[in-house]
Amino acid sequence: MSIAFTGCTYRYGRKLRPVLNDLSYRTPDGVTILLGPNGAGKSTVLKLAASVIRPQSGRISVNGVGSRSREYRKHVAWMPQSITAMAGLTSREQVAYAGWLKGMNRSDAWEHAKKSLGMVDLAEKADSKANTLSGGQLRRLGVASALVHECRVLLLDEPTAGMDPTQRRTFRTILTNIVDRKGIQILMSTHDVADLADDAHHVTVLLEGQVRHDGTTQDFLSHAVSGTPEGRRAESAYTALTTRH
Ligand SMILES: Nc1ncnc2c1ncn2[C@@H]1O[C@H](COP(=O)(O)OP(=O)(O)OP(=O)(O)O)[C@@H](O)[C@H]1O
Repeated sequence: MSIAFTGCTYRYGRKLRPVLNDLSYRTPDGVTILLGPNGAGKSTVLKLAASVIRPQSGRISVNGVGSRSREYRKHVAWMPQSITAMAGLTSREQVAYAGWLKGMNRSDAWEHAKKSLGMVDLAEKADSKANTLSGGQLRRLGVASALVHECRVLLLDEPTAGMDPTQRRTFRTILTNIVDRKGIQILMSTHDVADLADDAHHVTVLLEGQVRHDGTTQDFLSHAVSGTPEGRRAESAYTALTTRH
């Protein structure tokens, strides 16, 4: 099940230039890394996909269900850029609360919160106060909160910001496991090409509100300048795709 953007235009104010202009895009299967320079429109794409904001023209749908319908939100889950630990709540309570806000009854939310925390490797922190978690753990709590209901597409806005290389690796494994176990799609924005790994099925590069590249990791890496050492190919490909000629 994919999110499809068809001819979408979005501007933040009537007098402002559109951030996205006539964008057509379909979220691919598996994990997709959404790359692009500051201001390219990554968060805007994710917020539109989450139906937090609506396009001024064009249509967004999941399996034919338009983003204006209530049903649409059942299929998508969104983790915003910043996650706040709620004062006084344990990790499990915070995730359960997210479930309750999404319309689950208390006991389902409580049970699903436990499963979601397990999925992001935070089971042992279930009874710890959310405000005692580290930055990386708090982001995983954000993913667990997004996953608490049965979504088909998970949208993550810079989930790896501030993580060290080991935490990034662990996080990638967690995402791959989620895709394998739940069969859902994940679209995650990042600034860091280090988040690109062989297990990322897909790479989308946004530039000035347009899709500049959309393909597998291997397709993306083929844009690297020839002769670039293995460890720098992602950076080289990214520069080649985002530098104006
Ligand atoms: N609430 C807002 N009001 C006005 N302009 C906005 C607003 N939010 C974003 N913008 C503008 O829209 C453009 C795209 O922003 P967006 O946050 O989608 O980009 P991004 O690719 O996620 O950037 P970053 O990598 O810095 O997070 C930028 O020019 C930004 O200044």
